[in-house]
Amino acid sequence: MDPIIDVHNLDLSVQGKQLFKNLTFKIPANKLTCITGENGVGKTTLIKYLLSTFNHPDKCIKMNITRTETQYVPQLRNLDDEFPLDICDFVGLGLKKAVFPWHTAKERLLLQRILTETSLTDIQNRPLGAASGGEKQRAFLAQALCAEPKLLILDESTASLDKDSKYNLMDLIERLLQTRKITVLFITHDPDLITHYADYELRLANQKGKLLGKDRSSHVTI
Ligand SMILES: Nc1ncnc2c1ncn2[C@@H]1O[C@H](COP(=O)(O)OP(=O)(O)OP(=O)(O)O)[C@@H](O)[C@H]1O
Repeated sequence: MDPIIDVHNLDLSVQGKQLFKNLTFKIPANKLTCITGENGVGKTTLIKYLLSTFNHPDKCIKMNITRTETQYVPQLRNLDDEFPLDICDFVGLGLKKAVFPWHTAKERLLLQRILTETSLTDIQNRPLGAASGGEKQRAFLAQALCAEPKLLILDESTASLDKDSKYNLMDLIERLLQTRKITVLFITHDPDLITHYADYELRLANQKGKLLGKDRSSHVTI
């Protein structure tokens, strides 16, 4: 199977600081790959650069996916307790609006399906600002799912969650991988989650990247 992302000999710098040199890796489709590496190694910058190539192609990068098929869920955003939208309306912001400014019956059905899938149905009328960290993170994920992505990129989505909420979110992501046949790229520092959930690990260090398989002991090529 073709990789969903193919990077070959990429050099990447920000503000004159070189982050990667001859970076080469492939991301397998329909799997969960964790992107790991020390603080400041360039994980988020790399992801942002990959996303920017939808508009400004780079010959070192082949994205076997389109921009509209890709959703990026950034790190937990600080939402005021007074944040005015309820969970259902917030999730619905992710729906692709074709013609009408209101939700059609088909869109409402899709929204309810996604709220069920992310276990938000019972609390859908609660203000998002009053939700717990885990509920907020599920709402961000649900909003991303409204676009029916094929590639989901999660940037430290579990970072500020307690153990139960972390595992609940990852169980949900694991289910999505199976039911929706999506590819997940997950930036994380959490060794337990990597061990439990990652099919592959892209380990970034010293301006290079190594794709490791399930046992993490060997460099794999796909
Ligand atoms: N716009 C910018 N201007 C200047 N330096 C930047 C900019 N964006 C990133 N950097 C620097 O590039 C390096 C990589 O940052 P990046 O956020 O990609 O690292 P990271 O691996 O995601 O880190 P963390 O695990 O802490 O989130 C850091 O030293 C950061 O300060």
